[in-house]
Amino acid sequence: MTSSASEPGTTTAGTVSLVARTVPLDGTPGDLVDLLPADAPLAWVRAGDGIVGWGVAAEVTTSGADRFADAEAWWASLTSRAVVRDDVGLPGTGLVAFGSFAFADAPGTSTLVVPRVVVGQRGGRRWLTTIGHDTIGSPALRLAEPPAAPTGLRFTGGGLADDAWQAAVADAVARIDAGELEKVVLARDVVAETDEPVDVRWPLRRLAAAYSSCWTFHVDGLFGATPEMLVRRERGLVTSRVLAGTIRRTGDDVRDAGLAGELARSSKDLEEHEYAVRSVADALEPHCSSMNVPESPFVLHLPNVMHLATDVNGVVPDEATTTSLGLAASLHPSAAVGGTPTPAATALIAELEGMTRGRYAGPVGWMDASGDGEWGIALRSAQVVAPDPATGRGRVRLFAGCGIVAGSDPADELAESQAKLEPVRHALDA
Ligand SMILES: C=C(O[C@@H]1C=C(C(=O)O)C=C[C@H]1O)C(=O)O
Repeated sequence: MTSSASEPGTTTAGTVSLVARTVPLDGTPGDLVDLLPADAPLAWVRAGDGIVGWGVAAEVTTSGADRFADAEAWWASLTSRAVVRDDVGLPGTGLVAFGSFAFADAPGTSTLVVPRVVVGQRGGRRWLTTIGHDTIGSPALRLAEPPAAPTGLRFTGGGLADDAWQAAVADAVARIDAGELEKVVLARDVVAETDEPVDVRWPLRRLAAAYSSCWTFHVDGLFGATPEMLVRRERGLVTSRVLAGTIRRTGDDVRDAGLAGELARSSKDLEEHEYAVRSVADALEPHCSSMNVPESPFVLHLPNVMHLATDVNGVVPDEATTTSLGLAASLHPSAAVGGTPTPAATALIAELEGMTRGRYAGPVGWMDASGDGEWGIALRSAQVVAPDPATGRGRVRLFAGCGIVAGSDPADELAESQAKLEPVRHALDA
């Protein structure tokens, strides 16, 4: 375990360090993402609602197997010492932290960031939260200068070339056939290069517009538009949207309706989906006093693909000790991004993928001081990395993965991964 924290302006451990004030906000123009300045923007938005933030009032970096517990302990300590005046009182008002967690225990780091400014929107109501030390002023809110489009966009290979990745899929199928495990999710990466480092607000705006039914996010260079909600906790109610089982869309509505029917009847996809639902239901159960797990999935239509989807709901009796981040820690990695059984699947991922996932497929989202929050799975996502030292060109790693079960076909899985890379690929286009 390692963790390092900073609370700018704090000199003595244990003193009151943060002051937060939330007020209703009327009449700010534009979408939430249009308010974001270029410097360290944070975002979690869906269909116009959500929260965006900027500036750093406090942050923590954690790593290892205790990355969630250490971040939670830091947040509990910070919120217990803060002075908060909240005139709105909705989930996401008052103190909030945005967070992004590594997929694996190692390598990789995780972070929680408390912004200086948060603007939120829910059901037609907007609010502004300012967070600082001692006294805080209200920032002038205006639409930010629009981001510049990336130029010179070029895609290069990531860890494994296409045929090597297909060989890894074939290997995984052989290991499943041999009885070592039942399901494993294998991912691949692709590197986008641009003339200058990418202004992440460009793909964010495009993703929020094109994938409005997904959660568009950015935390610390990790951005994307995920359709999968690992866990939401809102005043004792817990929801998880489980996805597994995928078919590409053709763009022709009649054909897509036929394909949706095929997906809903496909025994391979139903089996793959069942593993994912079971893993979520089993992980939530110890925390819930009651649960609802639907018997069969529905088909979720996205612009690029369709998924088998199940919404699992539950009631958490003890809100004080079961935070949304604690629930995310219990659920991660679900079989939608790891496999079944989890230890065998995560070991096989490390053996076969030929790359490190970093924060791809880890929990990403936000939490407030009450423990309410939303943690999505960082899918349809990319990580901004350091520019190429030789050329200075900007670099972004894009990720996509596919659930492999008995009978999975490597070429089909490659095509599925390409469809899953599409949202971020297009979002980077000028
Ligand atoms: C792993 C990804 O997606 C996951 C895998 C799916 C599948 O294999 O059918 C479907 C949705 C997600 O749970 C990804 O998008 O990278």
